[in-house]
Amino acid sequence: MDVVTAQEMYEWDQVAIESSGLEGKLLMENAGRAVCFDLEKKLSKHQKIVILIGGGNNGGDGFVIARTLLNLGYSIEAWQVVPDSKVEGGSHFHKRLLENSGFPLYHLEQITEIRESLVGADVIIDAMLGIGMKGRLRGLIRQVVALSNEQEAFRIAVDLPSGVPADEGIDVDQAFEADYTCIIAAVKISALVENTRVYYGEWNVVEIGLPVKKLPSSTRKVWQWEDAKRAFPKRRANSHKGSHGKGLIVGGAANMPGSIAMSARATLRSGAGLLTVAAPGSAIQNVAPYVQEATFLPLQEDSGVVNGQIDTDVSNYDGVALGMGMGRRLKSHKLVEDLVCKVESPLLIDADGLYQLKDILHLVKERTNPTVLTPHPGEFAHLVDQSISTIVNAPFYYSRKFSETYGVYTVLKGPVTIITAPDGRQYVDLTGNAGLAKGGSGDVLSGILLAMMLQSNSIMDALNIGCMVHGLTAEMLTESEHSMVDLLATDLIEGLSQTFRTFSF
Ligand SMILES: NC(=O)C1=CN([C@@H]2O[C@H](COP(=O)(O)OP(=O)(O)OC[C@H]3O[C@@H](n4cnc5c(N)ncnc54)[C@H](O)[C@@H]3O)[C@@H](O)[C@H]2O)[C@@H](O)CC1
Ligand SMILES: Nc1ncnc2c1ncn2[C@@H]1O[C@H](COP(=O)(O)OP(=O)(O)O)[C@@H](O)[C@H]1O
Ligand SMILES: [K+]
Repeated sequence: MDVVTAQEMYEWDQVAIESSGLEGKLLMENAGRAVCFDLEKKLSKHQKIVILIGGGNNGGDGFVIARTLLNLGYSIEAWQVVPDSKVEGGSHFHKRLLENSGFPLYHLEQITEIRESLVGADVIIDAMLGIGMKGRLRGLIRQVVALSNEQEAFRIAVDLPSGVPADEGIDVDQAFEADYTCIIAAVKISALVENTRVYYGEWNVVEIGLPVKKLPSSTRKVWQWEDAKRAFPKRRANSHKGSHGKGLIVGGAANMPGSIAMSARATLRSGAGLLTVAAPGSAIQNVAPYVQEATFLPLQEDSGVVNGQIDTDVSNYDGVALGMGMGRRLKSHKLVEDLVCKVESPLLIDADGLYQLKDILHLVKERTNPTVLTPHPGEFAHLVDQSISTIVNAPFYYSRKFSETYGVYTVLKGPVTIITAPDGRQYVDLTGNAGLAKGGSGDVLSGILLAMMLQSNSIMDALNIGCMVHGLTAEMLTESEHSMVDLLATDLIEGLSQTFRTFSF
């Protein structure tokens, strides 16, 4: 499932029109009909449906939707909310088709004219503005949106809710608050960004006949179950523990043994062959009972906090995860720097390790082996010197810029998790739920990701699978024995078994 900006979507439309000869008005017919067949799952013929139609191509889709649903026998009131002079090209063609089919079309000139219809509607369909929306909502459309939002009706948006831009990083002051959005051809970035995704409600993408083989390949995609199934590392019958990777987890502090214990247990539950945990000795005694399968490496410490370098040969490990529960004391900085320079296998840095990284990003850039950073928006904001709100409003832009600048894989965590490769390719993980919004979920994720990196030849596949396994486990647990309220990070670790079983290998 591709994720596009408005400009990329226009380029796709252009390719369809110019290189494959698919006329714009035919594409509009396809789009409108695809939306209708998707909406049939949501609509019933007893409902009073009002459709609001704008002047651009989104409005063009609206004329097609009105005509198709009327032909199918739905009770539709179609309102054109812009003057005739604004309806041009393909939209004008489809407006004529609607009128020539003998169906009424109402023209809105003053907001009072539509009040009664909106108040009495069971369903309001918004086909006013699409990817061509610029700036704040203006004029009559602004009033129609405000009035629609006040109603009890089920609200449906076509392509995107009017008032919401397709791209990220733009503030929205008012927009149609959809319960459901039927997205045309490809997910628009704003459906995945914190300040705008709320306007979409639930959503689905419909296919409209674009020539997929001719389209420029998208650098952003939603990672899906089929992708995980395809890329999931196979466990061969004749494998041995060395075949599944030897991992090292470094972190922990005397007053925070839980983090690293959870990461380690999650790594073991996710298929790693061998695992060593390096932590201050005073933490190890509390970690060891939870991970009997691991071996331990006591680190030099000072009052329960790591102090100094790591004495072991880190080249013995196939992957290293660093930072969980380590604390932010200056004395652990040396260890982070040491590992950034010495680890020749893939290195994942999370939590307090990220905090220590800010002034040594130049060393991270010099690494020739993969580096994976797994910040939440707060940690990422600290790393890139921006406010948290700037990051969450433009997460695709900032994580891509950061990954490209420092040559790292970035897993920017949240309700929508964005995974970016050093070359700028991005995958989006939509799994998980608010049951994960608790301390410890991130530690479990780091453990899963390390295990996946140990077992996969592709870091990007490993990260995408790991995020999905983490999120699906939360979903599965909150649909069965747990709720989003009580779910604990430790439940997640034990629930991994069920998720892995669904991959059925
Ligand atoms: N190739 C095509 O023609 C296709 C286009 N499609 C539809 O076309 C849409 C894009 O069409 P357009 O590029 O015409 O864009 P819109 O349909 O978003 O319309 C843009 C027009 O709306 C008005 N407008 C912009 N910002 C406004 C604001 N803040 N307040 C009030 N009015 C404003 C302006 O007059 C502008 O020209 C897509 O979202 C999709 O729904 C689909 O039918 C698929 C194929
Ligand atoms: N509301 C939510 N919906 C889906 N996933 C969430 C939500 N809140 C948190 N998560 C996930 O939970 C994890 C939290 O990680 P993090 O913030 O590092 O937690 P901690 O460090 O306290 O363990 C991330 O994987 C994030 O994607
Ligand atoms: K719309």
